[in-house]
Amino acid sequence: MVLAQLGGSLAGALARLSRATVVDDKAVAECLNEISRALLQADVRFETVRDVSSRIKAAANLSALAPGADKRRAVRNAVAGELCRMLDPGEPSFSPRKGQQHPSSVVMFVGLQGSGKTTTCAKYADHYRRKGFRPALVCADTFRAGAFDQLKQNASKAKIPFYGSYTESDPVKIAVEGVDTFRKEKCDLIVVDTSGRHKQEAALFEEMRQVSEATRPDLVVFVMDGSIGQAAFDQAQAFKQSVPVGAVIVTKMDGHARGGGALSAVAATKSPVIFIGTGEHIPDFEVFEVKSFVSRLLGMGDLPGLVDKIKDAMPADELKLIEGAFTLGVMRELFQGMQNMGPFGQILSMIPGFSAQLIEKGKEKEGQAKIKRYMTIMDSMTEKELDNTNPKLMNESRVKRVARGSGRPVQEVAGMLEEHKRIAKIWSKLPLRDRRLNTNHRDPLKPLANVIPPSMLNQLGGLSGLQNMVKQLGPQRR
Ligand SMILES: Nc1nc2c(ncn2[C@@H]2O[C@H](COP(=O)(O)OP(=O)(O)OP(=O)(O)O)[C@@H](O)[C@H]2O)c(=O)[nH]1
Repeated sequence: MVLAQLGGSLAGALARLSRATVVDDKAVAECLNEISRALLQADVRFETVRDVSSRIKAAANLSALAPGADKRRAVRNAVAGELCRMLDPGEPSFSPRKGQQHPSSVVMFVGLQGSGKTTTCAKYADHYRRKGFRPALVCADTFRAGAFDQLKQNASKAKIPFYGSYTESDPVKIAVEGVDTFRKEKCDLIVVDTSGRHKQEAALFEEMRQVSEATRPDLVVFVMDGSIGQAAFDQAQAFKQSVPVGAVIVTKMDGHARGGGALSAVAATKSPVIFIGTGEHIPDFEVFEVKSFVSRLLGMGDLPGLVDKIKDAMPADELKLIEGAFTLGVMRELFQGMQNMGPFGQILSMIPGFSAQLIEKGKEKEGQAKIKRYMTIMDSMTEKELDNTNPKLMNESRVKRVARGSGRPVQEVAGMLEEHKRIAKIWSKLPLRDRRLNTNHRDPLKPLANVIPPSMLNQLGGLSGLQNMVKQLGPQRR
């Protein structure tokens, strides 16, 4: 993602300032110019860049610093602080609530056609399913033929109940019926997908307004294609004027998106980015956490984020999962965890058996692509096949059916089954405690320390460094 380039440019500007022999107003002005250029190149709106730049200047006011204060640090903190401010409007968005003691949370998705809205609804619902919620999906997109089938397909893949109609053309009616149905079924989270249009037009906004008024959502999420650049500000503002947008999800951050548009959307809607989409598949979805993101962007490290990501990627019923037989379904869950952790998936790739053939050193990209293909294959398997412990079940005709269903060659399906057997064999020999990567463990960090590459563990300050880090997180620990 090109946003990483923005990070590189910003970190570069700060590093140059760090190396400067004297940090005076001139050096700071040069650094600020460089930062402004980088933001503009990343498609952030000129007005936003101008405001950010003058606030950094004020915050890093050298003449106001106490004698002997670390000027480089002051500038760096001012830049980090401003970027956080830019991405974090201060108001956290509504978080769905789990459990029958709360009313069902209703979250409505809006966005232009092709922004990735329908795919994102499924990703969002699946994210909460993995956290132990009972989510459901409602397709109130009656504009695009095929939207219901697409949602249905994604919902079935993620095993999430869905509601929609091939014949009903009134989106408000479908939305209300769907929400009522799932409220009665006591689902914790009801996600409503609405219609998109190719461009912002009155009919779209009127329909959105009506669906919103009829379903009274707890949260309206604006889904935006990360590659739209400068247009993001106006688009986000137009949506915000019609419905009470409370959060933003930026999709297609795996492509050539410059990402600056996301910053503009936050400015336009005064709502935080809560997730980013990083691919076409359901697991290609990352929680967006501003502080971690900014510190990573500026090369300041992201230690708390690392631990959170590891915790976040763990399925809710992980203990049972890892203690039981190593079925294809378990392997799929672990692959999903690796995908959710993005670059940190490399850590999970250190799980015994995973590293050697699957993700070779220096060939991480190919390894990730292979895992994605394997997941596509497993998406075409039945539940029985995924949960099966009898190696003979996957006979020739099943292999052929899965190959057809997933559009992958038969040899690749056979190769994946071989790979699964290989890892299952290693797992069966491991003592139980080494198979856990879990907070229920006596010391959850010990096994984690075992799977983190030694060089990274050193950087974190060894096991005690890791323990300190988690202690700092304290109450966040599950
Ligand atoms: N590369 C990539 N593709 C994505 C991402 N999210 C969605 N897509 C793809 O973008 C295309 C459009 O996504 P949809 O979910 O159909 O878009 P939509 O906004 O719901 O469109 P309408 O229902 O017509 O309003 C599909 O091909 C998706 O697979 C992402 O994060 N990365």
